[in-house]
Amino acid sequence: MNIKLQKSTLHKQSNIAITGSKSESNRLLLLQALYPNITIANISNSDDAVLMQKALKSSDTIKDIHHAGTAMRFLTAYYATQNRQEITLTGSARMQERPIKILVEALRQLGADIQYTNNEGYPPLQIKGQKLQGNKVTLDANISSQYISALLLIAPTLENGLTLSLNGKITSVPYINMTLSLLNDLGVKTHFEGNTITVQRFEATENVKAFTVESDWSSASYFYSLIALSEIGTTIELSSYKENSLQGDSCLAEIYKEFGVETVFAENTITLSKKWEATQEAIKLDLKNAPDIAQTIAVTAFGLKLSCNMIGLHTLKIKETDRLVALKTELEKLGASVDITDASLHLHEATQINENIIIETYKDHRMAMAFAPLALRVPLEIEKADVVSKSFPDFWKDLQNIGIKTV
Ligand SMILES: O=C(O)C1=C[C@@H](OP(=O)(O)O)[C@@H](O)[C@H](O)C1
Ligand SMILES: C=C(OP(=O)(O)O)C(=O)O
Repeated sequence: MNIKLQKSTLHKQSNIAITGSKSESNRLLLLQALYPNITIANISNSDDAVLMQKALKSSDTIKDIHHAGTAMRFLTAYYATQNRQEITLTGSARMQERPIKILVEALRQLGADIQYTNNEGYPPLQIKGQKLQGNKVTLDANISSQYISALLLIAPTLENGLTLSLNGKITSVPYINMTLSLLNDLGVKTHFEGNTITVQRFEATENVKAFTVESDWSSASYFYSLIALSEIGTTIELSSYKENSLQGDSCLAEIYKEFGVETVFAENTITLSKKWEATQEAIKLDLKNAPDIAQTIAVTAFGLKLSCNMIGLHTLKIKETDRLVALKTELEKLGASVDITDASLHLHEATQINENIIIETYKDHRMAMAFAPLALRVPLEIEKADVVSKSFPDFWKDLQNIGIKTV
C-alpha cells in the first residue's frame, strides 16, 4: 500500500493518545514471563510488542519475531534460561542480517547452549534452554545496547545474579538505564558504575506489581517534526507522557527548541507548540543516546531548509535498514545534498524541495514516518506505507485526524 499525501496544513489545535513505549513494553513482557505477578497497563499496540506476546504465549517450538530487534535479543536470553523443548528463534530476512554474535557469546560464557542455524553470528538460532551456572560476563558495548538489556533482564533469575563488564564506548545508554529502572521498580537491586553493571538475584513474591507504560517518545518525534514545520501558533497535545521519562528519546523536548517547538508538561500530557521561527544556525547533535530519532530530525531540518550535522550514528547501519544510506538516497531525491560516513550525517542547507517524489521505505517504519511531515511543504508519496505498524499502527489514522490529507 502506497499513500499519497497532499500538501496539507495541520489543524490549529489537536490532541492524540499514543500507546505505550515498545521498549518498555517488551522489557515488561519479558519480566512478566519470569515474574508472573506483574501487570502491565498502556502496553504498546506495535507489531513488535504483539509479536513478543505471541512468542511468549504460544507453545510452538519455532518462534518468528519478524522485524522486532528487542524481541529477538530479549527472547534469545530468555529461552537460553528456560528448561524446555528446543526452540528455533527466527525473524525476517533483514533480522537474519542483524548481528547477534555478541549476545550469543555472552550467554555461552554463562553456559548457554545456542547454535546458529544458517550463518555464524546471525539468526535463526537453535536454543536448548537450561539452568545457567555462570555469573560473570564480558562483552562489547559499542554495537547494540539490546544485548546488554537482554542479559540484565534474565540476570535476577540466575542463581548468583550477574556482573557484566562492558568493553568499549557504551552505546544507547538510556536504554540500559531504562532496563535497570524497571528492574529496580520490581524490587531488584542493581548497580551501574563505569563499565561494570551488577544485578542481584531476585525471588518472585506473592505481591502483584502493577506497571503503567509511558507512551512512546520515538512515536512522539513525528509530531514534533509536524509542529516544527507548521505555522506559529499550531499546537498538539499528546498523552500519556511524563517529565521524568525512562525513555532517552524524551530529549526531543530540548532538541526541538532549536526548531521553534516548545514543550509544556502537564499532569500526563505534553503540549507541543510552534512558538518561534527555527534558529538559522546549523543544528549540531550527537545522537549516540537517541539513535531512533535521527531520521525524524534530518527530515525536519531539510523541511526547514536548515543545515544539520549529526554524529554518534554508528548503530544506524544495522537497524531495520542501513538508515544512513536510506536517508541520503531519499533526501537527495527531494533535492537535498547529504554527506554520510559510517557514523555521521551532514545535511547541507536546502534551496528547494522537489514535489511528488515517491519515498522508498526499505521495510523501515521510521523511513515512512520521518518523511510524512514533509506533506506540510510539498505533495509526496510514501511507498509501502503500512510498514509503520512495526512501532505505530495508528500513525496514518492519527495524521489524518490532525489535518494531513491523503489522496
Ligand atoms: O533497547 C531498546 O528498546 C532499544 C535500543 C536501541 O537499539 P540499540 O541499542 O541497538 O541502538 C533502539 O534503537 C531500539 O529501537 C530499541
Ligand atoms: C531500531 C528499532 O527497533 P529494533 O532494533 O528493536 O528492531 C527502531 O524501532 O527504530
